[in-house]
Order: sequence, then structure tokens, then C-alpha cells
Amino acid sequence: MPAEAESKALMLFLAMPYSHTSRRRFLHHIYVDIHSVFQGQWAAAEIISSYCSSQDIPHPSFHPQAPGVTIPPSAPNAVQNARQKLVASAAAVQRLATEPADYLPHLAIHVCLARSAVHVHAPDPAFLTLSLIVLQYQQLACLGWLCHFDVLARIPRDGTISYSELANATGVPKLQLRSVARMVMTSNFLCEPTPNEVAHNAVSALFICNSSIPNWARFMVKFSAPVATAFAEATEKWGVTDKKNETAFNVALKTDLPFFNFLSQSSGLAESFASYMRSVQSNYGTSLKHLLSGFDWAGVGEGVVVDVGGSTCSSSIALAEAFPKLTCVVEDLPDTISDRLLIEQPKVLSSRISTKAYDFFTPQPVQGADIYLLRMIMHDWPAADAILILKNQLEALKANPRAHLIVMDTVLPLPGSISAVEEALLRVRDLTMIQTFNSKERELGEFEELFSQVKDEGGCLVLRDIVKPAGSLMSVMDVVYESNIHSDSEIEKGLAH
Ligand SMILES: C[S@@+](CC[C@H](N)C(=O)[O-])C[C@H]1O[C@@H](n2cnc3c(N)ncnc32)[C@H](O)[C@@H]1O
Repeated sequence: MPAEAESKALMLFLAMPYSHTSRRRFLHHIYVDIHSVFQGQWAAAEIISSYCSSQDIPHPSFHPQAPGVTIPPSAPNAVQNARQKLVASAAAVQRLATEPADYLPHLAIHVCLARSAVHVHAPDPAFLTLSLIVLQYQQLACLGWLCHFDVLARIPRDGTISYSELANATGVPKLQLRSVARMVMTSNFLCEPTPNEVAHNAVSALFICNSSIPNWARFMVKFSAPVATAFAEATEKWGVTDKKNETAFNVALKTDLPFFNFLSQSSGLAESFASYMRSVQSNYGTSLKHLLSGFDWAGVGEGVVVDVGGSTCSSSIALAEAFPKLTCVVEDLPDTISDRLLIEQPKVLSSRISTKAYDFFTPQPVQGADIYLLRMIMHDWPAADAILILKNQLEALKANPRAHLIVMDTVLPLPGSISAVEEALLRVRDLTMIQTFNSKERELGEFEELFSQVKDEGGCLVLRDIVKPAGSLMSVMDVVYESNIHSDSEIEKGLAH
């Protein structure tokens, strides 16, 4: 597309509301649009850079000695405008490239549009940081408000509805509704194509197409946010502790029970948690697709997979569907294990999956399977418990010399070694583990240390391979039991060297 047509396409695209079908048709031009935005950024950056050189002032930088304000308020309007344009277009690129399905996980770490809006008016970094925090909790609170009153389901999938009609339909005060809706619009959620008429955009429409997503949002508002807020009180109260009932979750939910025990007694929260887990799985970063591509499952042939702590059977359903020679046994606590998803599957698939009540703090009852899968399990537990869970799999694993233990979990990167957005999402997971379980996400060395602690007189667990599929927030670790008892021929070979 020639440059002129590109910028025309971009202008048209940006002028249309997300709900507009023509705009949806324009989605395939999205990367062309990003290219055009980049051209604008380049020109703005050149204006700023020339100004800094001409005034002999430092260029924008993250250096600790960099000034709090790089472009002084006295700078000419053209330079101020260029700065504002740069911030706004950076946010536009971020919005265009972020998938609607990434809205909730990204809400936990930043609000790009609001960030740019504040940035433009708040050159002071401390003021900027505080303003962003206020924006983030307001965004989440407003989203929770909309989900609580089931407002999103009353907005037509195509077309608009007035604030008055929507307030009547949902029984909420119109002025509160308008303030809440206009707040979330600043984070690219809902839109107002004509004054006082609300409509869905691509992000908010997801909330009415998939009921797990508003449940996930409710879980964030009612559970994740209060637990994060109670973190300081928990640290104040218990300091260094790895007890499962001395966490921010215990402070926030006012309970002495560890999370999973509390969950099994609270049907409302258990339902929200199951919804949350389903939504987490439907998010690209934690999609089950990465489980399928992270290991050579086809190479297992007609094997048995034991899905330890397999919850709703989703991992096993995905595996059995993609690899028709596999059979799976899904294990979980008696109150948690659910075959609800299994019942919905065709017989040809469900007949290859069975469920079994099992507590992983006791020895593994299914001996000699080909694969023992621990997906999103290790991160729930502090080291001593994690080692115990692994030790309980050891005898069963050793019963089949070709068996693998597949551990799929987040492996934390070193600070700054990956993009800030990707790193922040992983650090959210780390903090969630600390605040809920006194556990944590681990770095690679910490996983290797855990595996090496699981040993007997004949050998120990070793990490054989690690794969992080593109786009996955988690890595697939292939762990095997390695014997330290060598055969006579191996010893002879060793002596010969
Ligand atoms: C974070 S979920 C992961 C579920 C599943 N593996 C997945 O990838 O979606 C952790 C699971 O561990 C289960 N769990 C917790 N304590 C357990 C125990 N003592 N024995 C067996 N399963 C347990 C929970 O019930 C929950 O289903």
C-alpha cells in the first residue's frame, strides 16, 4: 500500500469505533497502521532530539541521574506537542498490537491509554507513578462494578444503547453508570460512538461472548485485588514464614485455612476459581496449546499420562484430543476433581480419560505410567512441600524406566532480560503465589535445586530439557530419574579412559 493510502487507512481506522463492522474489516491492516504510527513517532522523536541538542540539555533517559523533567515547560509548543504525540502514539501502537483477550491480564500491570493521558499532563515522575496507581485501582473497581450489576450483557452486541435505557434495564443510577463506563473507556473497554450512547468494542464484547471472562474479572476484584492489598498486613503479622495459612489471602479472607481447604468449603469461590482457571487457560500466554507443543507427546505412542492435580481435566482433554494414542488419568483432591468438562466430550475421547481422587502428599498410586504431568502445581508450594510432592512420584516413575516427569510452570527470567510487559506478567504470577500460598514462581536454578533434592540411593531427578514455546508464559520441563548405578560395561569404559 503506498504511504498516502496507508495514512488514509490509519485515519479512517482510528476515527471509527471498534464496534463498527468496517473497522473490524480494517483489522487485517493493523500492522500497516502500526507502521504508519511508527512513522509519526519517528518525526516526533526527531523534533525532541533536535531540541535537546540545540539547548544542550540531556536527552530523555532512564539513567538514575537523569532529570525528573527532560523537556521543560518553557519549551516551544511544537516540542511539547511532539512529546505528547510520541506518548499518545506509543499507546496507540500498544493498543493496536494487544489482543482483546489480553485485556484482563494486562489490566493487572498497566493501563496504556490512561498512562499516556496522565503522562502528557504530569511530567513529574513521582506524580505520574501515583496517578497511574489511582487509575489502575479505579479501572479494576469500575470493571467489577459493571460485572457485579451485569451491565455488559444488557448492551447490544451490535449497535448502541443510551445511558438512560441501560440504567433502567440494570436498575443502577444513571449518573454512576455514566461515570463508570466513561472511566473504563479510557482503558479501551466499551466506547461511546455518539454522545450518551454506549456500545461494545472488541474488548468488552469478549465479556458477553464467554461467561468465564466476567467471572475471571469478578475473581480479580473480589479475590486478587483484596489479597494483594492485604500483603503488607500479612508481612507485618508473620514476617518470614512458609506456612500455608499465614498469607495475605488469610488476612483478606479472614480465615485460618490454607487456600485449597478454604476453596473446597466455599462453593461460591470454588466456582469463581474454576472459571478463573478456565479463563487463564483460554489466554494465549497460558493456553494449553503450549503444553501440546512443548514436549514430544507423539513420541510417547500408546502411553499413559497421569495428570497430577489435573482439576477440571482440561489438560488431559487437550492431550487426548491431539494425540489419539494417549490415555490419561486425572488426579485431584476428592472435593475438587470434576468430570464436568469430560461429560461434555464425545465418547471416543472421554473413554480414554479417567478420574481418580488422590492427595499428592501421599505416594502416587498409578505405577509405571509413561508420563507424570505436574502443570501449574509446583508454584503453589514452598520448597519443602514441592520436594515432598515430587518424592511421592518417585517410586511410580522408577517403575517404568522410560517414564518422564513433565513439569509445566513459569520459570522467572533475570530482571530486564525480556520485555517489560512480559516480565511484569510473570512477576504478577510470582506475587500471586507468595500472597496466596507463601510459595513463589522459581528461576531455573531453583527448579534444578528442587529436582536434585529428590533422590534415593540409586539416583535422582534431573532436568533433561526445557522448552518455552513462543508466546507461552510457562516453560515445559522434561525431568527424568537418572540412575547413578552404572552397568559393568559403563564402568569398564570409564576405567579405560
Ligand atoms: C493451579 S491448579 C492447576 C490445575 C491444572 N493442573 C491445570 O494445569 O489447569 C492446582 C490444582 O492442584 C490441586 N491440589 C491442591 N492440593 C492438592 C493435593 N494435596 N492433592 C492433589 N491435588 C491438589 C488443586 O485442587 C488444583 O486443581
